[in-house]
Amino acid sequence: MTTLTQPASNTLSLNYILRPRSNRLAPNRVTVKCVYAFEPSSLGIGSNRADWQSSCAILSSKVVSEEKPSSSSNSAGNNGSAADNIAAVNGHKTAVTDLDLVPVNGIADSSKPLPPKPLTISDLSPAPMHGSQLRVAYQGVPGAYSEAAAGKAYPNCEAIPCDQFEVAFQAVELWIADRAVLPVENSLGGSIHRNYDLLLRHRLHIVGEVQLPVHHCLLALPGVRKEYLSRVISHPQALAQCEHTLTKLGLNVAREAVDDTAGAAEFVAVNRLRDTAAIASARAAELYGLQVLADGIQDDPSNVTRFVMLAREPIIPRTDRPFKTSIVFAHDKGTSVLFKVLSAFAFRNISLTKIESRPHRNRPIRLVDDANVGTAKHFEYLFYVDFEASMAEVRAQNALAEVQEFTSFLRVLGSYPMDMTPWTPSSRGN
Ligand SMILES: O=C(O)C(=O)C[C@]1(C(=O)O)C=C[C@@H](O)C=C1
Repeated sequence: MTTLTQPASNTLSLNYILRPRSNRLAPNRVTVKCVYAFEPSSLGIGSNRADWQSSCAILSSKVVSEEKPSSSSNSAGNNGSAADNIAAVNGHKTAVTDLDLVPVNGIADSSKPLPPKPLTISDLSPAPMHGSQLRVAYQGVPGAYSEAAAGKAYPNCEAIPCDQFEVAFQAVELWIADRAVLPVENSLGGSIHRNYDLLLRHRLHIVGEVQLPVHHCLLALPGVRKEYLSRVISHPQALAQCEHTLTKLGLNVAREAVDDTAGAAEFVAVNRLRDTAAIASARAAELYGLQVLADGIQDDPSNVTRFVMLAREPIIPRTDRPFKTSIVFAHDKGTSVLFKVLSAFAFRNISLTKIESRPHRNRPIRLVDDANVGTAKHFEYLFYVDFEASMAEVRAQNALAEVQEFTSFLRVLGSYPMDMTPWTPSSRGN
């Protein structure tokens, strides 16, 4: 399998190797080029769900239509059409005519239609479209912490590596993946702002969260010693999480940021770099044949990254277990707006677990004229708030109704079960 990539501004290239269900067959590589219609400058305000669903349908049909082959074989040398390949990506058999529509489950007379089946609770939550393994997009390459998070969120899933966060979002929107699992904050490094911005630009829903203890190792080629190193490379968050330990280890060498931790390990291994170490997981060391020079180098043993799971459809909020809800809003004109918004939660005993502000890209600055003094420049923000309540609770609905009065824009990003797994400090293997 390769990594999904995004080369041009509004063109998405999906390089994908289709792993056949049978191990005896060689995998097919697919490159799909399609134009996507999501307007990055728009906050998505005003576009409703129906619009979004129809864009999705148009997009998926573009994926299939744009790469209809003129000849009978593609660049990878396989003979199937791109449409067939996409059908296969989505877990269908090859062409539509191949679909097996005959009921087989013990019905003797197949000419009689099956009686309608009652809906079950699992019909109401988003399920994989292809009826098999859940495909989960993550940013990075195998061995990345995000891959481990995908496995924790969805055991036995098929994890799909993507080279950028944006591509992971698009993989779900284009039905290449069923879910995306993306980091939003780390206990040492803080928020991953890029994903906050992308949450707003895309129309996916948060359907869950997982917290992953992150245990970093210093990795180098076999035989390399610390004294040989002139550079340490890793994801910027990982470099930040190990800053003091690196200094304590005497590694006052250049630190360079790359796209992900496992990618750093792969880079050292592939280029046989004897002067460079990577900060990555023990699993990355195994995958790329590196030795562990130092183990557990994060500055705090309780280093944890929180990831959110994203899907095309929201889940139905419940009240039988602890739920969290994530919202984003822009405040309206007036005084003490932020205070009023936050008090809507406080008066209802709803705890906030996180508040983050990001520049309001559509309206970054508000100029306020004061006749005597001059012009004040107010920075405008979008506020992201997580609170501990389910949207199925009346108190949460009332709080949001009140919040709406003070805000010019409000969107619920998702209402989802809280990760309540018992706390375990980071251990090797993550
Ligand atoms: O580079 C990786 O391995 C990732 O999964 C990314 C990431 C991040 O974005 O914060 C995830 C967890 C760790 O905090 C370090 C890096």
